[in-house]
Amino acid sequence: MKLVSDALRLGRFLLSAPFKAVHWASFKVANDVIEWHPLELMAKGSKYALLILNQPIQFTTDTAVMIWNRASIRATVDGGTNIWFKFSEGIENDIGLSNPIPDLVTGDFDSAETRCLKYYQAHGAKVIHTPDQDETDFSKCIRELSTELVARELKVNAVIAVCENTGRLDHILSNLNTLQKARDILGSAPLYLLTHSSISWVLHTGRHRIHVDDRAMDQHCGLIPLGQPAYVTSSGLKWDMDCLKLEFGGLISTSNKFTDQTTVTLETDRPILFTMTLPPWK
Ligand SMILES: Nc1ncnc2c1ncn2[C@@H]1O[C@H](COP(=O)(O)OP(=O)(O)OP(=O)(O)O)[C@@H](O)[C@H]1O
Ligand SMILES: Cc1ncc(C[n+]2csc(CCO)c2C)c(N)n1
Repeated sequence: MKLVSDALRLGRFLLSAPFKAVHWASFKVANDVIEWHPLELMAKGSKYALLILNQPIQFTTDTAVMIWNRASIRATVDGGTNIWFKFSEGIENDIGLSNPIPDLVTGDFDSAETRCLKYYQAHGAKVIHTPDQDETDFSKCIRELSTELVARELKVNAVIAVCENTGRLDHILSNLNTLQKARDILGSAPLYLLTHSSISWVLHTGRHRIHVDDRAMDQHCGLIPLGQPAYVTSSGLKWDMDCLKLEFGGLISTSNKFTDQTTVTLETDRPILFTMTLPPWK
């Protein structure tokens, strides 16, 4: 009953209270709205950290180069080191990479090839062995990244992990777990999981406004409770929710859609995963 009354209260609040904007990359203070600009994340001038995880790169070469070049700091994660090495090997000068060497190379190195590790170490990458077998190399990498950002006094607006959601469901689910844990590790820089066709991140308890544009019209999206039910109220989606309980075993919001509205407002009483398909890269 308490959950229901909390949700109703939150829902009424969403509909009635004026939105007070805070910087999109910052995190909630009660009554504030977190602003998200998922289509602008890698725009020129945006400051983000990039992680390459262990899945084949499915972007076009031009898009992958653009994402790499615009990053303020880059890390490859265990087997992701081989992926990046092979992607860039021999063509780094032809495809316009500004610097093909990652800043950080992390992992337990059960997947990274020695020749890749040696090459990157010899060319200035910081190679950090993270042997702990109670956490994935992805989670451990964002801990190392966080330390490195502090050491460099570098502030980023986002951390973007490139990884296709294919192959191993345990890896895919643990990546979602890392998205949920990330705020405790990274503080104010949100962690996004980017595939060639989608982007996903966690909306923590509170109020959110997602800004898109015409390109998002009719793109699919999903709102998935993480670990516990969530009561969600939304506006701007094809299937809007009004204090609707989302839970596994009941209803989760998949195959939802953006409409012609370029702003989606959401309120949730528990963390949810927000995932959306991306319009074609230009
Ligand atoms: N099939 C996959 N689907 C989604 N993510 C993956 C997949 N394979 C690897 N990853 C991501 O890439 C990261 C690095 O992968 P890698 O296999 O090199 O590391 P790992 O953590 O040692 O995994 P494991 O020891 O279980 O194979 C993982 O931590 C995970 O986040
Ligand atoms: C209960 C429990 N289940 C699985 C693992 C194994 N594990 C989890 S993350 C990780 C690292 C992958 O590189 C490994 C081996 C564990 N430690 N504890």
